[in-house]
Amino acid sequence: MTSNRSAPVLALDGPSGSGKGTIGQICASQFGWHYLDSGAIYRGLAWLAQDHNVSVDDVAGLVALADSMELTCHVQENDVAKIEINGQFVTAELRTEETGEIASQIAPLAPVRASLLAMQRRCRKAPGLVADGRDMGTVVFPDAEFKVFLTASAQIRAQRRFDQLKSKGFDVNLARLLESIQARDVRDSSRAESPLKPADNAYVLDTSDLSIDEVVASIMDYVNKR
Ligand SMILES: Nc1ncnc2c1ncn2[C@@H]1O[C@H](COP(=O)(O)OP(=O)(O)OP(=O)(O)O)[C@@H](O)[C@H]1O
Ligand SMILES: Nc1ccn([C@H]2C[C@H](O)[C@@H](COP(=O)(O)O)O2)c(=O)n1
Repeated sequence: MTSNRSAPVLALDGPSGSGKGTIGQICASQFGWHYLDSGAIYRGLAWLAQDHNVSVDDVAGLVALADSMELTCHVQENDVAKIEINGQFVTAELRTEETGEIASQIAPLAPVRASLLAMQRRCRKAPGLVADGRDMGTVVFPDAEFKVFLTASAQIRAQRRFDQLKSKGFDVNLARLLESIQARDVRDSSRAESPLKPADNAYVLDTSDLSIDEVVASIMDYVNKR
């Protein structure tokens, strides 16, 4: 399917655990728009690299995997989207901390990012797209009509992630999650290629003391006022 540059985009960026996925899917459903979880693309490549024993230093190997990756996102009513890569359903595998960690290690590589760019831009289709990630408003869709940067303290994000993983039956440790979130923040925001940062004209929203409903209401208010 071809991308449609005229379809509106709500770019939703922010650090790990700031609520982009949760809020993005609610906004997409309220607008009746498509939804892109760009982190799933980086996680998908990380999973493929693990599966094919390609190391995080093997740039040519990673680019070859990225170029051959067929990723389909099956959006579900009232549930997380199911991710299929090269014919295999890998939704749970992509959400592990290990896969997120490897995704964050391969994400700084410029050739890898370049090879994943077109896949993300193809998701821009009528009637509109909510795109969640780190560089949606700065690099992938710099002309997005709406740009939101979600943030929250590392402690709150670690606690939310802890609750989320615990409720799914994972054995998790809060201190280790906090350490991993802080390390990921540093890596994602200090890299030279497409670092995590708010776009100049982004609406920056600290969700530390806000409920999910309050965050959605605040974004709706921002969109309606533009
Ligand atoms: N404002 C909020 N109040 C309470 N819990 C929240 C809030 N926003 C998100 N959460 C919860 O925090 C957890 C992490 O949110 P989510 O997975 O959406 O973050 P994310 O930014 O997409 O993370 P990642 O970048 O790692 O994919 C989820 O369990 C979600 O329900
Ligand atoms: N647009 C994006 C999306 C994701 N990444 C990298 C950085 C993250 O640490 C990792 C996993 O993302 P998540 O699923 O936690 O949102 O992928 C990126 O560099 N650019």
